[in-house]
Amino acid sequence: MTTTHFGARLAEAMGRHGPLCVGLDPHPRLLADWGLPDDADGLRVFSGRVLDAAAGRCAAVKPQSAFFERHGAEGVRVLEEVLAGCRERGLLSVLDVKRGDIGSTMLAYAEAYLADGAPLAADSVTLSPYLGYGALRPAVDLARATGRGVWVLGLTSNPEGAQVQQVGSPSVAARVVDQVAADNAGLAPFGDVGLVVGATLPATPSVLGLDLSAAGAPVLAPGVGAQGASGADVARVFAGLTDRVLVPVGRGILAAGPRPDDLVRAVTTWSGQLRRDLAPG
Ligand SMILES: O=C(O)c1cc(=O)[nH]c(=O)n1[C@@H]1O[C@H](COP(=O)(O)O)[C@@H](O)[C@H]1O
Repeated sequence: MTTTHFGARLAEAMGRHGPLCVGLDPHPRLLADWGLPDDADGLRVFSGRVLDAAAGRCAAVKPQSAFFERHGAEGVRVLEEVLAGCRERGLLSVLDVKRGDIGSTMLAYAEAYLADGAPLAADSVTLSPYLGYGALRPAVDLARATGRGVWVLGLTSNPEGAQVQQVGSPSVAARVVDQVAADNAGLAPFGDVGLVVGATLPATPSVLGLDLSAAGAPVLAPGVGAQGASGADVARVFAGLTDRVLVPVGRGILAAGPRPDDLVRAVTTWSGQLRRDLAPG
């Protein structure tokens, strides 16, 4: 068990390394571009190079579970190695699995990703609240008990998200944000329950009815790079909150491979750019 809560560990890592989180999404197309086979061995080489380029140069790495699961047990074994590799390199892990289920099943998911000693234990995990935020309780509680964190989907970066998330007044997403705020109360500089809010939003979260400033939550802001958003968009969408925004960049960095030097350059360039774009004032 870690004694320091996740929000504090994240704030420390972002203070040291800036807002970049490298997205580890081994798309089959990228494996081919890197001259690697679309199998577990290819995943292993790809992931090792990405972790080596990220180590010491960014706060966190976000492995996307789907690209490992598509290779079955051998792919999941590589994902376990990736999570161990993050720990060895001092990188915080954001395991992107977007889980969300009825409470009793949610406990099993929580134990899979957030329990000490679990083969797939990560520092944090993405969750979907769209079976009801309360159903996530076992994961929120276990994360807190073990010094880990969760990232709850608020407004996602895909255009279809609004069909569910922005319905009602207050919207479904605004209600999720209010419940996240209650769970983060009293934790500084921010809590263990983060929010996922896309950098591709057409307007600021407050214009869309979300009070992020009161949520006490770190924000994961996907959509930068391949999905079209820039660091300047992150600064515009999250004006006044940029101190708590973690920015995942996947294909925007991974396309620079396969040469290690080129990957390091892409990580360094994105890191510097995001630091400048998100600097206060
Ligand atoms: O939870 C996420 O990470 C996520 C939420 C969201 O709203 N949009 C989104 O793109 N993502 C994930 O972020 C990553 C984006 O990858 P790139 O577009 O290559 O940077 C993918 O792994 C997506 O599954």
